[in-house]
Amino acid sequence: MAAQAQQETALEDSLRDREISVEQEHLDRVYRRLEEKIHEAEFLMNDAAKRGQVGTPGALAERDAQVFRAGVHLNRLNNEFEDFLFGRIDLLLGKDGKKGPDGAYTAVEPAEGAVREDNTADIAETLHIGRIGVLDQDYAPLVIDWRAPAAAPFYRSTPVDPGRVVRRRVIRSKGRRVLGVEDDLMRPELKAFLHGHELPVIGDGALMAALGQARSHTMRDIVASIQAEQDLVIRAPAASVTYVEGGPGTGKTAVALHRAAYLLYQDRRRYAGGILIVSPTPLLVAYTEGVLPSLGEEGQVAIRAIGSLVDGAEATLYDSPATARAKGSHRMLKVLRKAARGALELNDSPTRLRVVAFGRRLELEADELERIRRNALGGTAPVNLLRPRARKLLLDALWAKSGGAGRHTDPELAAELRSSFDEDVTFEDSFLTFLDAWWPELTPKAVLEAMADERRLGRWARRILNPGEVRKVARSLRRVGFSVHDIAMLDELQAILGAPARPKKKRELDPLDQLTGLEELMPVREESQRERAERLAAERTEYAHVIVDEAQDLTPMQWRMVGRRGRHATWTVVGDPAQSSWSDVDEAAEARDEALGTRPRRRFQLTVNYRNPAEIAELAARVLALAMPGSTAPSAVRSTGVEPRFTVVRDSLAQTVREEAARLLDRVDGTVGVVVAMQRREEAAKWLAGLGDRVVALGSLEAKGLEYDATVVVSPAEIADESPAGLRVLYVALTRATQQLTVVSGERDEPDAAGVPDLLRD
Ligand SMILES: Nc1ncnc2c1ncn2[C@@H]1O[C@H](COP(=O)(O)OP(=O)(O)OP(=O)(O)O)[C@@H](O)[C@H]1O
Repeated sequence: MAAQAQQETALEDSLRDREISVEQEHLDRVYRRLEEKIHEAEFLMNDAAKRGQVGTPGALAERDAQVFRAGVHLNRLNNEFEDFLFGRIDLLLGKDGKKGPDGAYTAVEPAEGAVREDNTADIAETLHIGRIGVLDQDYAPLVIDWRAPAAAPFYRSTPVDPGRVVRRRVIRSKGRRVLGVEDDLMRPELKAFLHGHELPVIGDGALMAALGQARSHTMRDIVASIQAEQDLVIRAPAASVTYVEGGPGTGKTAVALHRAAYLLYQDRRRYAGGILIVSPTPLLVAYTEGVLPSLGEEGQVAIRAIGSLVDGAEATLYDSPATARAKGSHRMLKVLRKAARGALELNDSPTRLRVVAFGRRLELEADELERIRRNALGGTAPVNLLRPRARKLLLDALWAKSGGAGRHTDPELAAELRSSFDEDVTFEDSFLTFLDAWWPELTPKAVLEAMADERRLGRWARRILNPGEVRKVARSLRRVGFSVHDIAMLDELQAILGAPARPKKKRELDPLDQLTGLEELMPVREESQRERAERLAAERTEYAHVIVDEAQDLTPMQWRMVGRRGRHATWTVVGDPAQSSWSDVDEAAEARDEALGTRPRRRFQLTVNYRNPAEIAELAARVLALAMPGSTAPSAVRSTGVEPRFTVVRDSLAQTVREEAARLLDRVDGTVGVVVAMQRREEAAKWLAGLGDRVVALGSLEAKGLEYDATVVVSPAEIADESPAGLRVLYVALTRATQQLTVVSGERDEPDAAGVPDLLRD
């Protein structure tokens, strides 16, 4: 018996070796072709450089264009040389004989008679799939780009709906060497022949091989094993809003990243305006940053944490749940509008204006100034852009006092007199000094600082925030640095204040204008300045496509901030309401709908959990039932046979957690994450000192989107009690492990005899 098994294994090994060498031959051909292409690109560059010596403007322009194209080509080839061939499909004859632009047959369904009555068939076409497309000299496809239509069956085909695909193969290679192959049969009932030999099948499929691999601190692309339901999202047409929901580990982040690469491939010109990916934390940005370069795309895609969306400000602080709730809620918008206007009166705003014009002393008193300010502030226009208007109103009031208005009946003379009056006044230092103090140019940071004064904030937030909220918000704003919620407030303030009105560059050079500042008084110019300010703001922040990851966590104020970056964009929004750390799920959904406007939505649901083994997913589902009764957990695609471990605090919490982390480090090859309540995250880092860089400590909110080979979740009750959304945050914490999970319970967790905490019991 043993001898027979040995013989079978040997046979399988030699079959595998033979298939590896088949793929090696193909990879060698591809490399030879790539080298030729590199030579071509280099020749083009040299040739183009020579043309430059001709020196006519036309030849120079042509040279530049050629050098640019050849440079881009070379760059892509060099960058994508590593491990770029990863897949192959063997296909039946198609319904018609049409070929697409990539040289592959386009039919999705097999031709009639492609499968013979005795369930045998011949392979009519073999396609290799890779990170870029490569054609041979005769324009036949050597490698199909994974994003091309011809590659879709590689991802879409399933045994239930195989289309033309008989066998799907994932090829593992490193540089120029093929290391392994894994096959999935899409038509297992079929006996298929390739060049007269029966099609061999190697391994148990690539997905399981990929999922079992140890995790590092950076995410890998999934280009070789994208599943059919994921591929539908990745290739969904970029109209309006593509809305994707799915539980933990269903590949939402991975899908979002691959979709960015797909969209660029589909329509590079359209997305030249940039793709913005908004991520919840800098940790998740760092974790996912490598995926797009590995897919050959980076330049046009910006991955930014929600706390880094405003230039010149970076979130480094955390707010308590109650403070976060006040700062993030829609009510804060009203407070900010009041603060932006109220901040004009800070710093002992002057209460009287005195100038001398046409040889007379003119004065405006406090009540008159107050009336002018109110008048100037009417409406919702940006405060900084209203300064020219306020100045004009001041001059009107002074003019009225001067009695100059009735002096001429001839309109031309009257206008001339008025203009020389304005010149006279604005020439005076006292007027300019007054204006700077009475209508200062406000910055978002200055307004936020002004809100740190509790009494003042209380005034601006009257009947909007309650006194407790006012106290907490004001106190939090007195710290040095910003929280994620402050960043959204800064961005809102930027919109409320507007970019300050600046004289045009050319005009700044005009000495006369420098002296009088006259141009700001002219209504026509005032208008163009506003337009310019708006245009500049738009240039800074707008994108052609916006992808929001972990969208369930955006507060209403954050939705407004992100919305401003995609006013004309198409959107991909991915999230999971069951993982929301925002306390009011309905309020956030409303804000999301407002940001996305009336654009039509296309909804997708991802249903399979690729991260957690069934043993861990089952435990997490118990918390899901408490956090969101009635919702369904995604089904785990694999099981490891290793049950979660429950333990209680022994000597001390620190010692217990340290021992458990060390235990897991011994059991897995990759990373270990220790997830604690936010208030413990600093001490937790100390508990792990000296255990090496495979283990990290994280606050529960920092764990968003990340994953580790193994995790230690410390005191579920502490995590759950920390905020109104605590149970959902705990659900996130419990779903981070790809292999093993240990739960450490303290007293508060009320563990049973087996150490299982109250919250996780059946
Ligand atoms: N088709 C696939 N092939 C291989 N691995 C996959 C596939 N889909 C997802 N994965 C892996 O599953 C894990 C979870 O993916 P991802 O982080 O994108 O899920 P998510 O839905 O964003 O999870 P969460 O909501 O918890 O943040 C990752 O390790 C990812 O590489």
